[in-house]
Amino acid sequence: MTIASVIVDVPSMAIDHVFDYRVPERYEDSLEEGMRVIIPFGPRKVMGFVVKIKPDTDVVQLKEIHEVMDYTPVLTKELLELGTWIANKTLSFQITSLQVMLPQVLKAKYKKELWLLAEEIELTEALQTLFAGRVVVSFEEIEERNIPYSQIQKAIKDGNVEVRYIVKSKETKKKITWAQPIDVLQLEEALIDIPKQAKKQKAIVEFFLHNPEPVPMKKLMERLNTTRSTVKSLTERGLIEVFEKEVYRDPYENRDFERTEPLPLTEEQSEAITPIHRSIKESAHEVFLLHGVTGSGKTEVYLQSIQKALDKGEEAIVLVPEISLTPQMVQRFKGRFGSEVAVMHSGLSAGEKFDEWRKILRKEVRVVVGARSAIFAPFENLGIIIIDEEHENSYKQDDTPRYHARDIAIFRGEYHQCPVILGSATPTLETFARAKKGVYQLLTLSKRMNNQSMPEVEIVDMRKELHQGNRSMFSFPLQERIRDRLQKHEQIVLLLNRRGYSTFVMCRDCGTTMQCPHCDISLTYHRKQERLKCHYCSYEIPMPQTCPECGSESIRYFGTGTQKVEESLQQTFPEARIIRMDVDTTRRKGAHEKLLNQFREGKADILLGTQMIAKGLDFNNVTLVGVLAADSMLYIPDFRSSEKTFQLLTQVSGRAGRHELPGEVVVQTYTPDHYSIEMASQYQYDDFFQYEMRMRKRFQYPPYYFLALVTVSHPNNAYVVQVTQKIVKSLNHMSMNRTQILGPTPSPITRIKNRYRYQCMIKYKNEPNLYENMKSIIQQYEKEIQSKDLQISIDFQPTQMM
Ligand SMILES: Nc1ncnc2c1ncn2[C@@H]1O[C@H](COP(=O)(O)OP(=O)(O)OP(=O)(O)O)[C@@H](O)[C@H]1O
Ligand SMILES: [Zn+2]
Ligand SMILES: [Zn+2]
Repeated sequence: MTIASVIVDVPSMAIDHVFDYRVPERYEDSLEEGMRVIIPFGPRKVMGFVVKIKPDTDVVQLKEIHEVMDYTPVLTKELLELGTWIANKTLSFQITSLQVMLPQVLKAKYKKELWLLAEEIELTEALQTLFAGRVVVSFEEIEERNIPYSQIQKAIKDGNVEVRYIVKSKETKKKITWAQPIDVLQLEEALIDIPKQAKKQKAIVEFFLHNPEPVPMKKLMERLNTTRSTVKSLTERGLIEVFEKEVYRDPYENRDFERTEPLPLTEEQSEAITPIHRSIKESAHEVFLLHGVTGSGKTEVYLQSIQKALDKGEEAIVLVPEISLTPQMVQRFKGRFGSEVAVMHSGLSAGEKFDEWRKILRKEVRVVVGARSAIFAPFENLGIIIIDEEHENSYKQDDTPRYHARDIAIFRGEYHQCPVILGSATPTLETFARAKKGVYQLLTLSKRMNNQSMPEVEIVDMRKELHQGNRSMFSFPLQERIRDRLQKHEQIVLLLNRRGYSTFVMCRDCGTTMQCPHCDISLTYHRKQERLKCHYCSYEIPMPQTCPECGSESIRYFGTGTQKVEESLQQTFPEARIIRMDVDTTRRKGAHEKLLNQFREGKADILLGTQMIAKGLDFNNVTLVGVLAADSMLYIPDFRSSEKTFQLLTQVSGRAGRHELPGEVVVQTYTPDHYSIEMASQYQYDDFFQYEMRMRKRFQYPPYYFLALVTVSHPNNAYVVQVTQKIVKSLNHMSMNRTQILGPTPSPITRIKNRYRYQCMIKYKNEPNLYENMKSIIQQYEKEIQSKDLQISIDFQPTQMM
């Protein structure tokens, strides 16, 4: 007997384990682990993943697999193991963890069809009218016509019809028609036989005599200016055959990628690459942190490391943040490795993504460049994994399963015994701390290419501007420089550092902000109650009418939209051509890229935008970068706000003066003395790291402590509070004595889509039973989760504290 253990597509705690099924004889030879099947589950038929095939089972009442969906496994053995690992680490369902590794197309709902196997005459009358000369009908039609279930059941039993499931993917394959000669010798003979006046036929035969290779029909017709019927007359004579072949939609097919050659490395680069090459050569898993200032040539190090892996016959995964996955970035990899490269990002349609994924599965490419989910590329012979800009938040998935791509990379690196490279000019504290401890190997690029200096940063104190009577958003020093660049026809990047919401309170006279005395984060303004609250520990005070420091009445909450800034910018500089880039102007597919191209081509003087303009851009003519409100990220209610500010300022400064022209940066702030602003302006990463580590230690945050964030949500506010309170109570009961349970508190975003949200934060050093405990807590609420629309989410090592 052959038994398959299956993870079924029913996301529920009670069902989150394998179920055994008997493999029908007809599938015994073909079924493999990692394939998807359709199985009976209760009264329904559901999809499932085969995770194990074995000779026997303890299960007495075995059901049988109904249908096998795949011809080849969609998940490798490694990815099946990884699925279990993710489920355990993130406390999510196994099915969810397996699904997350597959392209969208494979997750879509499958459609059912009824196929006729016998003569129509064998069927009941109702079924005969249903088929009416066809061989296949959809189940929707069957439902519409109300054909009795028993009749279909009998027809199936008699073997006259069959149910088939179609996966959407089959529809998304794109096919094109090709033509090719059957026998070249025949062509030569034919050339003599073809009548003189059949010029077009002659032309085709001649063409194939010179190029006896298959060509796309379309190309052939265009080239020889013929029609389908001409080709048809040749196929009828048995000279040429026409066939269909699947093509991949290549999103970059109309672009030419200029081939690039490896650059001779600088001394620093070759010093950095030596241990990476060694690790590849020796097939030794090691994690490297490539800490290189902006413009230091990290990418060239990646490229030559990948080359090494390819030379060894192995494969490479490169992760870059979604937002930096520009054609410029793609060019760097396609330029070096050509058609060996698959690209995966959210700008592709589901079909395009599926095509790229299948290229990997079929081993038609050996390098994948992509955003977070590309970490699941089904390679089986990985030689290197690279995560560029490792500090980016987008590497953490903010929905279940809440995995971090870095952890997956390290899992896979260990599995394949290959190096993992984390690259950044501003690594996260966690990563840098590990590098300092020797857990990761630190590689440093301290200089820009050609020893160019980092652009000079001037900090402008906006309180002084106010006192000098400048009420506009642009300080005098910034205005002066903008005018200068406009005159010289050089370009300007302006960053309006604004998150989707900004709710902190600040005195515009003296720069004082209201902070929680216990948690070192900003208090959040709640307009309705006119109160300020801490989202970590539930400390709160009434909104002050005057500044507690200087008594000024200019204390208010902070934030301006990009559109308003654009208007005001245009008023101040009527002659300037401005491109605004924010969520509104980049919503449409391709808009992001289009705007950047316009700017690159010099069609605008000023690029004004949010965070999305800060990273990875490499423009020749940009000599001025302005940061309009450096403070707004500093005071988001998140213990990482200083770190994020430091990273953003460093990254955006790195956009200026990357080439011949020297660059300058102006940072506007109400708190010029804040350490993250000061140190970023001097490019003092090490000093910042040390200072920030002390703060983290004092307030007990990562990397000294681990965090877990529990968020409860439901349409009824009182119910949410009650559940969160109970959870806090149970946690307090269960946990070790150095663990702190903070909360319940309202989440920073208190309501999303009419659901109230409360949270509780767990700070822990050593809590070996935390996963088990959390699991049992959720189990207690399983009923409410299934039937009452309650949601409880747990985020281990959260990166967003929303
Ligand atoms: N060995 C080399 N010789 C000459 N030019 C090089 C070399 N290595 C890199 N470059 C060039 O230096 C420039 C900056 O390199 P790159 O963009 O890779 O820096 P980076 O470290 O990735 O910067 P960022 O963190 O800002 O993205 C690029 O134009 C690149 O082509
Ligand atoms: Zn004040
Ligand atoms: Zn607090």
